[in-house]
Amino acid sequence: MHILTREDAQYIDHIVPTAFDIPLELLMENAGRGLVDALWGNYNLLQLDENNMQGRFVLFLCGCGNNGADGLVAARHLMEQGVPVRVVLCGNPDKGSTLFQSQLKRCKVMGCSVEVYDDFNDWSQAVVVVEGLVGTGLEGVLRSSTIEILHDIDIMRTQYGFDVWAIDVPAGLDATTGQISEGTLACDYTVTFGAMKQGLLLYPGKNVGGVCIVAPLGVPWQQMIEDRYKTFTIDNELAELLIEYRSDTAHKGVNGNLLIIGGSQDMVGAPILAGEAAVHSGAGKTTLAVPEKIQKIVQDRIIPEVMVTSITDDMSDLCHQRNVVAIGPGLGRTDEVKTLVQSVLTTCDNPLVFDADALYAMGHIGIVNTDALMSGDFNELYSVSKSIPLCVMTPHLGEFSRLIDMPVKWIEHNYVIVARAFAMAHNVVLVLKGIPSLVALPDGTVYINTIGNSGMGTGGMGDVLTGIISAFISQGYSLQDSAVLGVYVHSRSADLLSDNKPWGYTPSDVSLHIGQVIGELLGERK
Ligand SMILES: NC(=O)C1=CN([C@@H]2O[C@H](COP(=O)(O)OP(=O)(O)OC[C@H]3O[C@@H](n4cnc5c(N)ncnc54)[C@H](O)[C@@H]3O)[C@@H](O)[C@H]2O)[C@@H](O)CC1
Ligand SMILES: [K+]
Repeated sequence: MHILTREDAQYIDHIVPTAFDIPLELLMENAGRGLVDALWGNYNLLQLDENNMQGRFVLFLCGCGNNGADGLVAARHLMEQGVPVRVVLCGNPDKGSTLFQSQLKRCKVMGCSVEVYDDFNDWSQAVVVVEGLVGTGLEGVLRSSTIEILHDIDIMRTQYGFDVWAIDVPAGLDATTGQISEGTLACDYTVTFGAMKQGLLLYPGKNVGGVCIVAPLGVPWQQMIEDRYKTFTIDNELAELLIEYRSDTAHKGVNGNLLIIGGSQDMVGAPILAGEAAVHSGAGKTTLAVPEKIQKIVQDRIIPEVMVTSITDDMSDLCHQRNVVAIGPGLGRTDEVKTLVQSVLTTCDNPLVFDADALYAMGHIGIVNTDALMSGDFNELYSVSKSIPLCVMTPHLGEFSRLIDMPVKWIEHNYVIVARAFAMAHNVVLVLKGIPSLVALPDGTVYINTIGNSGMGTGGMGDVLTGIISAFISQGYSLQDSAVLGVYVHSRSADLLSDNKPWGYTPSDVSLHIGQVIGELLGERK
């Protein structure tokens, strides 16, 4: 599913009327109608006319931009359908947008009750409150007058128990970054237009959107954003498209030969988890290379399907016999590891997956130009200081922070844009393991994971993900498809487990459910 940023939405707003001779008003009409449909989907609004609900109404709080104008359209349609509505204007209507002015006129002509916020004090009769104060047109942080209104809504909903619906995005949410301004209200529902807004999928924005419903705009906006950077959700629909049936004649020789290099005296479990996950994900042959000192322990503990060998000074022969090499889980942070990673980087020409300590060993590999971010010059945002061959890199935020030499907080605020810049500049597939995880591709496409749960916050989950992604590569999937499918399968498996046990399930449990997830994906297509 497509994801739109604030800039995309503003671009659509500007380009669709020009390119197709479709007035913005039509998009707005569809948006308002979509909001009405969503309300009907959740409430029997005609009950408002029955005796026991006498005097009750749907309350629209409208700002004076096009977000408020969407609310006016919805109010007009509901009125025509016999649903009692009241519109309360917040701000100076004389300074409203052109479309706001014309929608307001239409509402008034229909006899809709329109009043100003300072005169309104009838919260007890509101059954639903629809917030159209500000949407993608938010500038800077919320003004104090808007914060006060949002605060009033919050107090009143505690007292009277009505649901709060946001139009497009909750007021105060940055539709691109997911950052929220002081005073932003956590809504029960958000009806967003055209496609999911990126800010509703990123934290803390994800916490304030409530149930998000996408209302179509009814115009061909997808064609208009072909040349812009694309962002999609990782979800069941995408995973079903990517997964392939195995041919009936597939044997271990065609399902890949995978090498995982990892482990150290203090971290024996990490390579075991990665290796076992690879087997459960269908890799034909899986070999672990671990330090000689722990080879025996690993052999004794791992499932017999995984072969175990030892790391040597020259890994080139071991690597060359494989069709994918993953390096990093549990290797430790010694100088020998740096030498080992460097030698794999220079001698190994197989598809590579770099994880955990292998990423740490690389040190800083690029420089962020924060001034470019301020000036909006995306091309200057990130520059490479150390080249990496085409590969999959799977850092968590701490590891990514070291790679690009920026604090985690900064990364969280600029999450998608910096992941995109990194993948493009290094020409790698980046799996950034945050909440939510992202996959960024060399062509600038970014996928945002929409599934998974907090039970996944356990040591060893990342090792399992490395095993899954590597196993998909070994079976012939491209690096990018393996990364996207890997993230899906990993999270979905954890979601199956969390149905019975919200947390406390283990990375090994996740591995054991991979087959069930793959079965679901294949089964749904039959
Ligand atoms: N992009 C599109 O294609 C479409 C957009 N539509 C709607 O249009 C909206 C965007 O409309 P606009 O660009 O007019 O902008 P908005 O209406 O989202 O925001 C502008 C209004 O918010 C106020 N405002 C701005 N910053 C503020 C702040 N920091 N604190 C308090 N108030 C602030 C302004 O004074 C103005 O009244 C979308 O969110 C969506 O609801 C829909 O009509 C459908 C089509
Ligand atoms: K809003």
